[in-house]
Amino acid sequence: MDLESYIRALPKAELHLHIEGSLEPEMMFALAQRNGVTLPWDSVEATRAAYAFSDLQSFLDLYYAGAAALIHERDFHELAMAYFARAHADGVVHAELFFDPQTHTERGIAFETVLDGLERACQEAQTRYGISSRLILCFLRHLSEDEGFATLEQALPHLGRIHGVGLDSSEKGHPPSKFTRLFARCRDLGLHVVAHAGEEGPPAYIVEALDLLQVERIDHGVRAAEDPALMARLAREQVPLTVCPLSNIKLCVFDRLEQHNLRQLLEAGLKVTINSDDPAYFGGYVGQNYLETAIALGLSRAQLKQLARNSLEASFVPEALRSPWLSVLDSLPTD
Ligand code: HPA
Ligand SMILES: [Zn+2]
Repeated sequence: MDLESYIRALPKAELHLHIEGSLEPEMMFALAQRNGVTLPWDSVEATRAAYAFSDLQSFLDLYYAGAAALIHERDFHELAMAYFARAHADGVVHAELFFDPQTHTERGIAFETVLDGLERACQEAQTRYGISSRLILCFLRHLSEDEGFATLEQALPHLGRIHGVGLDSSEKGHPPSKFTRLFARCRDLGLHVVAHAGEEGPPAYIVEALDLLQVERIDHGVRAAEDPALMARLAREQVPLTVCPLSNIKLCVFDRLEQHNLRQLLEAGLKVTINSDDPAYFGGYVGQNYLETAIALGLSRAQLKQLARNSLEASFVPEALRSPWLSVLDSLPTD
């Protein structure tokens, strides 16, 4: 079996995917036209050409601008269905989707419009593709904790449809400690909790996310490698890291994929997973992330299998749901 087919055959979970980051320029333009929204670019080509980022903020500015094309329930549904089609083609059996309600409610879109469209797509993905999924509400960390509390208030009637919360947007200058009370409240409500940390921010932000927010997974976390004590802790506690290799290259966290530390983290015994983050902006969905990383870092098939296993084990699905996928994974060869 060639490498691409092998990667596709691995049953895998995607745990770090911003659904707004799967908005391809073609759909962005179609929606903008349908909704009478003016975008800052003239064409699909000009949009793609603008995707040359120097850091996280330079990406976020475009990502929030593109999200303005999303207005109606059906827009969110179409967006997520397009993602699920791609994920299915890549062998994804389970996906935990981040969504950013504040990006939309700030523009006057109702919280329910966003949630209804995404949830309808999640249900359809189950029947059409057999993909199970969960929705994780992300708080924008450049906004205040009080604004986060206001968003949580809007989410309260819908907690049966929201599985967890996360923390995204501009990392530097917005440490996890800013959201200690909000995350404590979310944990009290029985929500799962994750946070972006150690993408651009220092290892201390990872420690804060663990100790203050008590997160169950760290999104990105690649800067943990700068702190040996933290590395030892992450290995000992088997805290999953949702690493996004192509994102890290596009946002200049590493200069080249060959220099990415994913293999180092994996070989140090950390529970590393591979994910796509914002695939429409970063040049590849999850399968492409596995493939390019495998080639650049010379990952073995046993390591690829381990990465897929980690993704299933790090997901928020119950053991019983997970075990059939793990059996399929176990049956695949490693040579
Ligand atoms: O990679 C990311 N980092 C932080 N916030 C984000 N929001 C979408 N993508 C990202
Ligand atoms: Zn992310």
